[in-house]
Amino acid sequence: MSTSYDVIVIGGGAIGENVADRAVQGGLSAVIVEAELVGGECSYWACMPSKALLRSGSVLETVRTVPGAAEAVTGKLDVEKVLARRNTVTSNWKDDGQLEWLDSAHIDLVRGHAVFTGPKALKVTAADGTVTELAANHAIAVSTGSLPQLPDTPGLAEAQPWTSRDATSAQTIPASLAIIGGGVVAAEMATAYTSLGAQVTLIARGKLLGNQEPFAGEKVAEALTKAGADVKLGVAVERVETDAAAAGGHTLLLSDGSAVVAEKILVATGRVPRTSDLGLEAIGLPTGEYLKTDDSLRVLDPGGNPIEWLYAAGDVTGRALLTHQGKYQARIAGDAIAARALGKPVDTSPWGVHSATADHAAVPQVTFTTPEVASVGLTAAEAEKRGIRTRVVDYEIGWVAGATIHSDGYEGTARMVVDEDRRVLVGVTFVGADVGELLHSATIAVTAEVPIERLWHAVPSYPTLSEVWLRLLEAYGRPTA
Ligand SMILES: Cc1cc2nc3c(=O)[nH]c(=O)nc-3n(C[C@H](O)[C@H](O)[C@H](O)COP(=O)(O)OP(=O)(O)OC[C@H]3O[C@@H](n4cnc5c(N)ncnc54)[C@H](O)[C@@H]3O)c2cc1C
Ligand SMILES: NC(=O)c1ccc[n+]([C@@H]2O[C@H](COP(=O)([O-])OP(=O)(O)OC[C@H]3O[C@@H](n4cnc5c(N)ncnc54)[C@H](O)[C@@H]3O)[C@@H](O)[C@H]2O)c1
Repeated sequence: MSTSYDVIVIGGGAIGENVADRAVQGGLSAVIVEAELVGGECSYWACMPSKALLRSGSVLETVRTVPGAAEAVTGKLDVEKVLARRNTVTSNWKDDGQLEWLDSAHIDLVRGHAVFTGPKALKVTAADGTVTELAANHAIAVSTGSLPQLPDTPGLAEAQPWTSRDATSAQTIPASLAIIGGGVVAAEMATAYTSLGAQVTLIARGKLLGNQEPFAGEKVAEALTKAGADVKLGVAVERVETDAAAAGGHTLLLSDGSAVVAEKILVATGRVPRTSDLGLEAIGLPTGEYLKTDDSLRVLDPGGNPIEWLYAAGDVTGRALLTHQGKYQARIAGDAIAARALGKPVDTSPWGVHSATADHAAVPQVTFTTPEVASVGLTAAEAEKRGIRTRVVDYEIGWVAGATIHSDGYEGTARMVVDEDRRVLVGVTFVGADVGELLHSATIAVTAEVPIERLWHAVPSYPTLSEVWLRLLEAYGRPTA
């Protein structure tokens, strides 16, 4: 016999937790099914441990650029302490704290791996083999996340490379680390492991941080090189040879004819959706693909029509592989499920309460490299591709008074992309130390579509880094001048 709930959420990562929470707050009963740790990738193997690994190096870097403080800090990072703090941040890979939160939020938990057995029906198999049948009165939400993608490069699998899970949970730092990939994980882990004393070689077949404004990847590559990493761009790994007897460990043979020897290899070449082991065939959906959704997060059937009882949020949708954006989708999905279940109004118009419109126009992201990269909305190239008539305005953050105070020799760049027809910002990028905390100002400007004329009335405090806003507006030109 199956146990029924109004809503069943598959996957207890940050996103699944938020779907369930909103559904319960909307008046429904909810259960989460989780195969591993409640809290998911972000808490134990992604955002939190990676940022903990990066933070100490970033603080040290800043202190070194402030005379008076620099003289007080003369040693190197204490690697053991950095790793210990990271262990604390991940609660030593235990989810007791999350279980307390589930209790307080009135969300039930079934531990085990869920597969669909039919519409609104699941079978959950626990680690000890116990099977639980679950049925949903109203909806099932899929928040099963994503897995690392491994290229089929000859010899790579045999080298047993690290994925992001190993890199974020390592208890020792290898002498040398070859990182394959040029995205966010590669850039952040190259920064962290270089600061922790590994000899890092980053190998990217394209540019570094290729989805960002071009100056972002250039500045991060420059800083990584200055810190002692070897950054190889536009180069592919053709083959990996592992000779257990060799001192280095692995030899990576590259498309430019050169070779890299490293003790460990980290593969950071993107993600694939976690949908291959969900029994999706039982409900007529393809497996191994992202679950396409409408903007209220209902899953679309192969014909493109929404399935009324099936929702998805987070990485598994492929909409934006970021915790904060997944949680945004989760709030909307949970609210939409509750509203539809209780016959309440549902507003799916653009920017409506049940529409994840920001996924298309205003996704913020901070890459915690040195320097940080903070961006929201469209790059200049993306805006052009969408046919928007734009004007691009750049300003060196180092020229504002706040940067002079922040640190000596502050280097950074800000860019705003203006939609000239609507006279609003469609994209903003900041690169520089501590720009991550500046980003939300840009996110508000882009999401609220604040007209340029009104932005002049948003006065940045003197002398903060935010004064770059004023300089960007001055560079754009004051209309009455
Ligand atoms: C190294 C790294 C660093 C990152 N840093 C950041 C960052 O700084 N900021 C940011 O916003 N994003 C960051 N991300 C992205 C972020 O981690 C993801 O966007 C986020 O974890 C997605 O959450 P989710 O709930 O969709 O998936 P997950 O967190 O992966 O959760 C899915 C859960 O579902 C469970 N599950 C899967 N299948 C089943 C099943 N069949 N039955 C039961 N349970 C199942 C899994 O065990 C898992 O707990 C980073 C990613 C990586 C790899
Ligand atoms: N601070 C943050 O917000 C943060 C940090 C880490 C990860 N994340 C998220 O996690 C997700 C995964 O990050 P990621 O860095 O793994 O993916 P990514 O999509 O950012 O980058 C993947 C990189 O791998 C390269 N690549 C892909 N296939 C390849 C192949 N076969 N051979 C060689 N190179 C290949 C791509 O060209 C790209 O440079 C991202 O979408 C990101 O948003 C976010």
